[in-house]
Amino acid sequence: MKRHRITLTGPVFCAAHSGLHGGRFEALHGHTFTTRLHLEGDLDGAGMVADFTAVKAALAAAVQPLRRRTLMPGRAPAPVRHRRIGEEIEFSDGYRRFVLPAADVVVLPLANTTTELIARHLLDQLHPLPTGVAGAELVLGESPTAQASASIGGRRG
Ligand SMILES: Nc1nc2c(c(=O)[nH]1)N=C([C@H](O)[C@H](O)COP(=O)(O)OP(=O)(O)OP(=O)(O)O)CN2
Repeated sequence: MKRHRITLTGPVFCAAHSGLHGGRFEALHGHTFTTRLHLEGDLDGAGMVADFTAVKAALAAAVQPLRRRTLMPGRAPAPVRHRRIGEEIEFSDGYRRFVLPAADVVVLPLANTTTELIARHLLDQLHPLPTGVAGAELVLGESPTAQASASIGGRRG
């Protein structure tokens, strides 16, 4: 089988978050995230694994809601909780409490806002993958020295 791989460099975006470490929120801080997507599969009739233009557009659309927002976990285990209070949203781990403008926050369907889980969330937004794509890996960088990836199918399964 002749398999090919394409790599797209996606948007760079700024977002804040507070990851949970040992069940407690770390200090609120920001990152300039970078995105890269690898797709592998067989070639279509036009000689492409997938159309660069279409894939870049899908990745940009997945990133767009996260831009310049504070990313918080919506599925963190207790005692972490969050609740909407009018125009604000409160997050608490039982020790530390954040009250933020609700419009500035994206509550992700994740247990934590690690780079790994945010990468998984972004990859999930790309489904369904283009026909013929057998594997995908989304690499999310949170700094020049730290990146994580989420993948599906292909050699990295
Ligand atoms: N596997 C992961 N480990 C850590 C994550 C993560 O998302 N996945 N996140 C953090 C912290 O949230 C923090 O954002 C990064 O920590 P770290 O790279 O150690 O700290 P700095 O950004 O200050 O980087 P320096 O290179 O030390 O300056 C921790 N771990």
